[in-house]
This record gives sequence, structure tokens and C-alpha cells, in this order.
Amino acid sequence: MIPHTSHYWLKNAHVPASLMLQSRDRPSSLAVQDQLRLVDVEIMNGAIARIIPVRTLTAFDHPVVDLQGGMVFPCFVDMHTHLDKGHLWERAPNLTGTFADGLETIRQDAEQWNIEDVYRRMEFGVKCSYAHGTKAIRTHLDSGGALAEVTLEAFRVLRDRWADRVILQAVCLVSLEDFLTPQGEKLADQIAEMGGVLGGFASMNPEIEHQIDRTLAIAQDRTLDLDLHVDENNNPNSICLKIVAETALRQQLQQQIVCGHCCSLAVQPAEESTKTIALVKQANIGIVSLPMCNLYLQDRQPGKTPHWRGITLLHELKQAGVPVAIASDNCRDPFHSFGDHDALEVFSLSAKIAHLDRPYEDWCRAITSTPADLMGLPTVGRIDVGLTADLVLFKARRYSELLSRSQHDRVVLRNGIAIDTTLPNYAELDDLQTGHH
Ligand SMILES: Nc1ccnc(=O)[nH]1
Repeated sequence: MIPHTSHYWLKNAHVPASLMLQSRDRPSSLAVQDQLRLVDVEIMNGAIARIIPVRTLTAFDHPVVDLQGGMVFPCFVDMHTHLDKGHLWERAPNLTGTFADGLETIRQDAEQWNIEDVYRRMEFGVKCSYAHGTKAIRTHLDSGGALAEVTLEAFRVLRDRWADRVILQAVCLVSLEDFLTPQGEKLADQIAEMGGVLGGFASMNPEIEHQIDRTLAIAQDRTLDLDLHVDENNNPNSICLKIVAETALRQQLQQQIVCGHCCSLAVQPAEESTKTIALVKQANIGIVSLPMCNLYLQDRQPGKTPHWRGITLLHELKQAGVPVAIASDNCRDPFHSFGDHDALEVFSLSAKIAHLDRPYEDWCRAITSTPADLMGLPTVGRIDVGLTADLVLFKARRYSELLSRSQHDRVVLRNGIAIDTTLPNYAELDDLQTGHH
């Protein structure tokens, strides 16, 4: 379908207005309900050369692909994953599906992790992600004790081998109390050396204020951005997000903070959550929600029907001007039995879980330009003249069509060239599923 030439046109493309800077002054050509613009896009030498309203040109002097109104997205950004844990469900299933058993199952399995095992499972995840149209991925890496040697090294090799296809960012994942110890300081140094992001798991305990204070100070010292797991529970007394925001304001922290999960915000009284959201906005914190994993883990009690959806206050945060992203989180591991690293599936399910369809507005930014900005990648996740032609082309012409099918026949362009979107075969990992146990 895409011509083998470096100069061609994509004609009749429906592009979300909010993903194009230059779209703002042209409301007349929007497909109003879904806020899409119908445009012709000129691709030249791997980049976007021109974007013009349809029927501006009557003749084209280069090959033309007529998309017939199909939607075009920029390549996706998946900003919260756990590639190191991925694809070990068969050897480490979570038999109750609870968060506590997820933690314990991983703790046991990780005793046997080595670089090859972690590398191959991580690369499997990256292959899926790339084939689905993702261009940038941030992964947390379990880094407690000796694990850091394994996960950080496997990550470095993966990042370098995939550098021409996927931008990979690493975040360490330890309990925040580790940052009160010399080992935590050493980990922060390693993260700084590899250009990573400082992360950890915050949960309520008598020392939490001190732990958060120290973690933020360590990041400030090394000019590291932060990406924390906070309040991944349904306990209204879990207020780590609020403490992070207050601490950042008090320290006048300059680094970008992202907080993931923030589930308990949704079960707090409105006067509490409103105050916290205002602090989050003031502290310039970005929020990433993990709707698929939290739907799986939250409110799980064996034999009982779940009552709540596990997501944070996506709408209220966004209305307050807080950058809100959504991401995959865990795939086929003890924290989430499913998942294929498909950002479109994340968006599609999130639209249904969180009602991102009333209206669709600019929610498409939550898997594209918003996480790109939070990851410090201002040219990724949008469609504009001069940017690389990294695009995902769908047959679907409207959101109702886009979000009703898996879109497995999508075309992914990287540098204007269609890539092979074949997914890796699960059998590639068979020898790892039995090797340890
Ligand atoms: N949701 C999660 C929490 C902590 N660790 C994970 O891998 N996933």
C-alpha cells in the first residue's frame, strides 16, 4: 500500500486536531464530533513536508496513497511499563490475582533472574510494542539489592540494540525506604550515570514523609527526574500523592515528577481530592494512570465481584490542567495476566473504563504527546511539518470505528516506510517458562 519511494502523499487522512500544532486556526475543516481534521500529508525523505486541507491541490506530482478518511495517529508513547517482569506468567502465575500475591510471586521468581532471562523477556515486550506502533517506552526496573545488577545491565544492552527504532527510558523501582541507605544512594548514582529516572514505590508508613523528602532531595542533587508508584490501593487514608506534592513545593524541586497509579485519590472525599489535585497542579506533577492493570488488581477478593474500576480521577485532574497520561503497565506477569504492549488497546479500554468518550476531546494525547512531554521528548507523539514521519494508519475513520475493533491491520510507518508489524511468537520464550522451576 505504501509506495517504495521517499516522496509521496497520504491523501484524505483524518488526524486528531489536538495532535497537530498548526491545526488550531482551522476549525472549519474539523470532523466536528471527533475533532479530526481531514488533510493531505506530504512525506519526503522520512519526514512530514506539508500538511494541507484536502482538495487544496488538484494534481499531485508524486505517488498518492488515498487513505479514504482513515485515521492517522503519531506513533505511540508508552510511559509506564515493567518490561523486566513481562511474559513470565506461565512460570510465575498469580493464583489469587491480588496485589499482595503479585508482590510475593515476583519476589520468589526474581531470585532466579539472570541477564539473559530478563533481556529476552524485555525484548519480546519491545518487539510487540514496536510492531503495534510505539516509538518511546519508559520501563520501571526492579532494583532492590542485587537485582539492579541484572535488570539495569539487561536494560542497557536492550536500549543500545534498539536505539534506532525505540527510545527506551529506565526508572529504578525500589521501596522508598531504600533511599535512606547508602545502597539507595548508590542506585541513584547508577541511574544518573545511565541517564535514567529515579523511581520507587511509595506507600503509607510512619516514615513516609521522611522517605519522600529524602527521595526528592536525592533526585534534586543529581538533577534526575522522578517517577514514583503512589497510592496503588483503595484506602482513602493513602495520601502519598499529596505528600509528594507538598514536599516538591517545599523543596522547590526543579525536576519533572510523574506519579503513577494514584488510585486512592478516587475514593477520597471530594474536598480532600480537590485539595490534592490543586497541589499536584501547583507542583507541576504529571499523572500516569494504568487502567488495564488497575482494573485487574484493584478490588480483587477471591470469589467476590469487584465494585470499582481502580482508576484515578482522570477527568478531574485533566480539568485542573494536570498532564494526564495512560500506559500499559504490566503484561503477562503476576501483576497483570494479560496485555500485549498495544497502546491502542490501552487507549481503547481506557475510553470504556474511564468514559474518555464524553467527548473524546483531546484524550488521544494521553498515549501520545502528553507522555512524550513528560518524558522530555517534545518532537514525539505529534504530527507536524518537519517532524519524522512516524505514523500509525488505520482503516477506521472515526473513534467509534477505531475503538470497536483491534485494528490489527494497521500500517505503521517509521521514517515514512512501512515496517513489518508481525508480532513475535510466544514460543520464542518457551524455554524460559520451565527453565527455573
Ligand atoms: N502495578 C504494579 C505495582 C508494582 N510493581 C509492578 O510491577 N506493578
